[in-house]
This record gives sequence, structure tokens and C-alpha cells, in this order.
Amino acid sequence: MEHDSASRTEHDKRAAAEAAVDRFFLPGMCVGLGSGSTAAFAVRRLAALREQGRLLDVSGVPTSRATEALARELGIPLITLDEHPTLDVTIDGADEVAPDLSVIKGGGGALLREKIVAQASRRVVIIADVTKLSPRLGTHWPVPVEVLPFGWRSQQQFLESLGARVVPRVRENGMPYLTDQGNRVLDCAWGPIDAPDALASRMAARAGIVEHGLFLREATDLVVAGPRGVEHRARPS
Ligand SMILES: O=C[C@H](O)[C@H](O)[C@H](O)COP(=O)(O)O
Repeated sequence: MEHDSASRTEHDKRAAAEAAVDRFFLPGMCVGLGSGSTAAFAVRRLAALREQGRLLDVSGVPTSRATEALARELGIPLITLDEHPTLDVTIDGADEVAPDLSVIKGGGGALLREKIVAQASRRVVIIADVTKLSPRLGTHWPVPVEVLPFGWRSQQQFLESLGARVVPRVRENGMPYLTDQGNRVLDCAWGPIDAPDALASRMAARAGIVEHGLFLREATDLVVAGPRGVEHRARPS
């Protein structure tokens, strides 16, 4: 049974990713390539289309070292944000998606580059399986917060003072988890978040907090897949 639901989720991640690439990546575009297992299906779809001779002139900015390695392995042309400071569209995954298309990201630690790339994109398409949908951010997932190693324990205290249960992220071997930038991640469980804007502002104002995983306004579109198939939703205006 557990196996069935895991393979259902993989099927849905893939279906959402492929539908999004087919619909939103167009010839000649400069695109953002997201991170995580759902976004990896999108990168693989782009590579498969290239093998069919389609989208050969699409080039991408990877949002993590892992995505960069995958894209290189698959022969996808890569560019940098310095070469192309504005991107046409980014397709990326999420950990939790609220009805207004605000999302939590960073479960894989790529939140900083993902937010930079999302904010540099005209359109940001979130791809997800239905298990990621949530009535309110924080219901199912903690908010990852990337902090400088210098003074990280005072950031932990600060986040606890904002009501979070804070778990410093570690690797399987017990060593601290470090992001692509060499920073630490504090996973902050607030439960359902009543005032995400206020929380985001408090974190943004704190020196030592490099970025947080609340993406409140970046997503313009959601492509979600579940038992009823693939559905596209635009951000409510
Ligand atoms: O840091 C990781 C990213 O924000 C991912 O897009 C997010 O964690 C979702 O990952 P997955 O598609 O593997 O569930």
C-alpha cells in the first residue's frame, strides 16, 4: 500500500513536470531550472524534447549545484543570471502550496538560489503532486531558514522567539547540513501560519538570516497532478 502511494506520487510529480515543460518552455527562451525531485523530472523532459530536435535553443540557469550537474549530464545548454539577468520562465517544485499560490520551498536546501532565480523570472511555474496542497502554509511543512554559520545559534534563539520549534538541519552522518553557499539551515515549524507577510518581514530584517523558504508572491502559475489528472491554476488576482 505504502509502495502504491509512493509510486503514485512519483507518477504525479512527473506528470506535472512534463505538462509544465510542454506548455511553458517555448523556443528561444532563457529559463530557470528548479531543484528537487519534481524539478528533476522537468529537466529530464527538456532533455527528452531536445533529443526529438525540439527546444534546442532553450538555455537554462540552474538553481543548485545538483541541478547544474544533472543538466550538464543531459547536455542542456546552461547560462548564468549575469549573462541573462531576466529569465522568461522558471519551473520549480515546492514543499507546500497554499490556495493563493504562496509556497514553502527549500526542503532540499536550494531556497536562496531558487528565490533569486524566481525573482528574476517573468513567470514562475510551480509543479507539484496533490500531496503538496495545503489550506495554509506551515500546516504540513517547516519553513527552512538559511543562516550564516557565524552566530547561527542567535538566529535559532531569534526564530524561537517568533514562536518556531527550530531544528538545525544535519546530514545523515550527524554533521551540519550546509547549503551550496556554505550556510546552515534551520527548519522552523510554526504550524499553520496566520500572518506570513509579517513573519517574512521579521526574518528579512534580521542580520545573519540569509533567506527563508516563504515564497509569498513569486509563483504565477501552478501545475498540479493527482488522481483527477493534471490541472493548471493561475495565481488568483
Ligand atoms: O530546496 C529544494 C526545493 O525548494 C525543492 O523544489 C522543494 O524542496 C521540493 O522538492 P521535491 O520536488 O523533491 O519534493
